[in-house]
Amino acid sequence: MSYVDEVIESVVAKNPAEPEFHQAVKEVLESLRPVIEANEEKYRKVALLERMVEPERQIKFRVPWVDDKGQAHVNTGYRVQFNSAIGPYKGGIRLHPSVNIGIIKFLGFEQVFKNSLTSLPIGGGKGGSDFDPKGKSDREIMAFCQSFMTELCKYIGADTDVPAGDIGTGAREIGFMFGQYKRIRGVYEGVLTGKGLSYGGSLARTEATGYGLLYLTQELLKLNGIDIAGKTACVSGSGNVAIYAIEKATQLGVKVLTCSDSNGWVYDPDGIDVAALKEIKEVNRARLTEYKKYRPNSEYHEGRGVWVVKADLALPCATQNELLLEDAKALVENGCTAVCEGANMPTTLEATKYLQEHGVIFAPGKAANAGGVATSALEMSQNSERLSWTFDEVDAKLKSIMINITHNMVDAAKRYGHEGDYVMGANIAGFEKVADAMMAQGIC
Ligand SMILES: NC(=O)C1=CN([C@@H]2O[C@H](COP(=O)(O)OP(=O)(O)OC[C@H]3O[C@@H](n4cnc5c(N)ncnc54)[C@H](OP(=O)(O)O)[C@@H]3O)[C@@H](O)[C@H]2O)C=CC1
Ligand SMILES: O=C(O)CCC(=O)C(=O)O
Repeated sequence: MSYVDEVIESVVAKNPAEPEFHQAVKEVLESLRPVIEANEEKYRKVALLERMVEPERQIKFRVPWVDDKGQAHVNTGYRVQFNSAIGPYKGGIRLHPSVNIGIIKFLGFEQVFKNSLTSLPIGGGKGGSDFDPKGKSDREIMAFCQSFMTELCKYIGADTDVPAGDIGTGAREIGFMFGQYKRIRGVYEGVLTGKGLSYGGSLARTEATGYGLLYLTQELLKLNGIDIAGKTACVSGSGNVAIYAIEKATQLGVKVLTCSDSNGWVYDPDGIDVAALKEIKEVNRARLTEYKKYRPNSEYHEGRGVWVVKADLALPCATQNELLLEDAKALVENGCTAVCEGANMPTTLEATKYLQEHGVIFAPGKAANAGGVATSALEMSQNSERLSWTFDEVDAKLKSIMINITHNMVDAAKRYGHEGDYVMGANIAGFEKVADAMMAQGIC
C-alpha cells in the first residue's frame, strides 16, 4: 500500500466519527501524491505525514453560562492547535450548533496549509463551540463569550495561539472575548484578531476574506484569458465572507444574482443590493425574508437552490459541503466558468472532481479564502509595532498576497505536470513550506 493510502487509512481508523476530517485529509493527501512519491523514503523515515495529520494539541472544555431567565446552560468548547511549524497557531472560532471535534479538526487541518500559502509566519489552529448565537440577547452572548474565554485564556497568547472570527463569531463576540482575556491575564496584547478599530483591530479585516476571494478570482480568470468585468455570479451565504465578496464583485463589474442563509435564498435579477444586505444582516441581525422589502423585484425561496441559477461564476461562501454533485451538474449544464470557494470545504469531493473533469476553473478555499487570515496576520504585525496602517495600505497588501497565492498555486500544479489542477497546486504550495520547516525542526 502507498504511504498516502496507509496514512489515510489510519486517520479513518483512529478517528472513526469524524467524516469532515477524513474528507479534508483525503483531499490534501491524495493531491500530494506526486510530491510524496518523489520523497517517500525521506518522509516515511521521520513519519512526516503521520505527524501532519495528528494535531499537536486538542483542548476540550466545559462552557457554563446563564441565560436572561436565570437558567444555566452548558456548552462544549474546543481549541485544536494543529501545527506550529511555521508560526504561532492561528485560526478562527466557530460558534454553531453543528460544531464537534471532527469539524474543528478539519478546519484546523485546512488552516495549516492555508496559512502557509499566505507566505506569512502563522501556524494552523481552530476552535469553537456548539453554542448557537442565533436569537440570543447581547447579555447572553457576553455571558457565553466570557465563560468560553475564562478557560481558553490558559492556552492562548500573542506569540502562542491567536484566535479570530469564523461562523457565528464577529466583532461583537471578539470584543467580549478580548475584554475577558485582558481581565484574567492582565496583559494588553494582540491575542485575538478581528478586533474593533478602537482597541487594536486592523482596517480592512472585516472586508478581507470576501475582497481577497475576488482578487484571487480576478487574477485566476485573467491567467485563463478571461476578464471578470461583465460576468454574472451566484453567491451562497449572507455572512461576513458573502457580504464583502458581493461588495467587491459588484465593484469589479460583476452582477451578483443570489445570496442565501440557512433558511432560504434570494434571487435578485438586478444584482444583489449590498447596502440592503448589510442593513439586514449586520445591523438588524435579521433573516433574508426581509430582502424583498428593500428590493420588490427580487424573489425569496425557502430551502437551498442557489446553484441552479445560471451564472458565469459560483462563489460558495456559507459552510462546508454546501455544493453537492447534483449542484455541480447544474452548474456545468448552465455553462459556469469558474467556482471559487469563499467558505472552507464547501464543495464535496465528488462535486469538485465533476467540475474539474468538465473544464470548470476550480479554486479551493484554502487559497481562495486565505485573505482573511492573511489580514489577521497583518493585524498581528500592526499590534506588534503598535501602529495602525491605513485601509489602502492593508488592502494593497491583501491584494498583492492574493495575487501571489494565485501564481504559486498555478505554478505548483504546472511544476508537477498537472496544469490547471488548482486543488493540487494549492495543496503542494502550502505543504512544501510546512514540510521543510518540520523536517528542519526534528521529530517533534
Ligand atoms: N470570516 C472569515 O474571515 C473567514 C471565514 N471563512 C469561512 O467562510 C464561511 C462563512 O463564514 P462567515 O461568513 O465568517 O460566517 P458568518 O457566520 O458571518 O456567515 C455564515 C453564513 O453561512 C450561512 N450558514 C452557516 N451554516 C450554514 C448551514 N449549515 N447551512 C446553510 N447556511 C449556513 C449562515 O446562515 P445563517 O445566518 O442562517 O446561519 C450565514 O449566511 C465558513 O466556511 C468559514 O469557515 C474562511 C476564511 C475566513
Ligand atoms: O483570521 C483568522 O485568524 C482566521 C480565519 C479563519 O478562521 C479561516 O481562514 O478559516
